[in-house]
Amino acid sequence: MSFSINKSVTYVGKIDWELKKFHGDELSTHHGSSYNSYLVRDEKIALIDSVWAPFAKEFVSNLKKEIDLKTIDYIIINHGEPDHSGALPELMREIPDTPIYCTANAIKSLKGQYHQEWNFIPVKTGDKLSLGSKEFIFIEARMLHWPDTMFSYLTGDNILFSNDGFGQHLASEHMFNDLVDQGDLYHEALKYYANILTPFNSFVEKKINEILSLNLPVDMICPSHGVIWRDNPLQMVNKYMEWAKNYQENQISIIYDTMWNSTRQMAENIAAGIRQSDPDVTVKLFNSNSNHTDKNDIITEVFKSKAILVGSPTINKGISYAVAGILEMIKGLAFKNKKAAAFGSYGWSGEGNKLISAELEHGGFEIINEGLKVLWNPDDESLIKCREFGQTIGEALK
Ligand SMILES: Cc1cc2nc3c(=O)[nH]c(=O)nc-3n(C[C@H](O)[C@H](O)[C@H](O)COP(=O)(O)O)c2cc1C
Repeated sequence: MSFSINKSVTYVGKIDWELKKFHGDELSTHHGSSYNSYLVRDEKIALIDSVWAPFAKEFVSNLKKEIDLKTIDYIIINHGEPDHSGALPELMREIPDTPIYCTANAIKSLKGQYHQEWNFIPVKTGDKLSLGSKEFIFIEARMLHWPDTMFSYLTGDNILFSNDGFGQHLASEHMFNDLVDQGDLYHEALKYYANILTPFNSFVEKKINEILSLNLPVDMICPSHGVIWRDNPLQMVNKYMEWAKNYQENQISIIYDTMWNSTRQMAENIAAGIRQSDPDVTVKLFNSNSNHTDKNDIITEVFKSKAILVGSPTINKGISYAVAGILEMIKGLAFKNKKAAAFGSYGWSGEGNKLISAELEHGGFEIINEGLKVLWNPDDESLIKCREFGQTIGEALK
């Protein structure tokens, strides 16, 4: 698919309406996605990024309709991950000598994946590549979200090609931010940040400050997934600054699993207790079993929360696989400035709470208390204890 972004920049990427899982099964993409590639024509011609390998043939064939491949002077690869570089082998078979501008780390990641000695030209922050009347300025963006990432800024048109930064997994026939459902767009941008960029908060903040200090005018931000920010493009930059500062809303998320509904009843009564003590706080409940709630949607809610309560029945002296799975994801994302507590039902040995608290502590959460456990199915007295537990948590977090 191709369409004009302005007089000199043409979109030549792929909109993938079918994509529902990304990074294997690691990330859900309810709204599909797109792999954005851009052709920039001036006196010289540059291609920015490509698409994922399953679409390589389609990409090259569409590109041929747009331009004689031999007239492409430069290829710019902002990030070596296969969703952006996957069509390179197909493309480079046609134009094997065309120079590929990328970071030194991207040379490593591209060689590591494709085992090809293409004509790599390493670039660093501040390096420029002239197209004639305009030029690219390269800005390394290490750990946003791989060591190899960079942004490319196009003078004249004032476009920041930001690769995964400011991207969203969103397929749309309208690839501009002002033309899509604003709720979907905000949600997908937030979900992307929460699930991919959270561990790199400090890099995000530093990099944005660095870019802002360059005082480059930004008329458009063209990311590598989802829509192009042309209407008030800095709105996403400002959001990233907010999100990077260990973001939280006045929300408590209760995440649990249950086999026979005991832990679910605990969760619901804890929620009622929190609401009693603090009617202003948003309390949300999520059964972490994938039949009930998508794990990445849970992570997005954890991102928004000031505290999480995690509950599991004790199973074979351990915890449920669904709770263990979400705890592993939470740990890896290295959330900061959040509190947590554990709860759960048990039958005889009751190890669940200790295991959950240890994982959460390991993940950087401040543990509010030793948690609450209930023997077997909660009776009226136990349900009162759950509500009291909720009240204590609500009071502590006000
Ligand atoms: C397969 C299985 C293994 C269990 N293992 C333990 C255990 O090791 N220690 C324990 O205290 N309870 C154990 N239990 C008992 C549960 O923790 C208990 O039934 C609890 O009330 C279930 O909570 P739920 O209704 O939220 O699923 C086990 C239950 C099942 C079904």
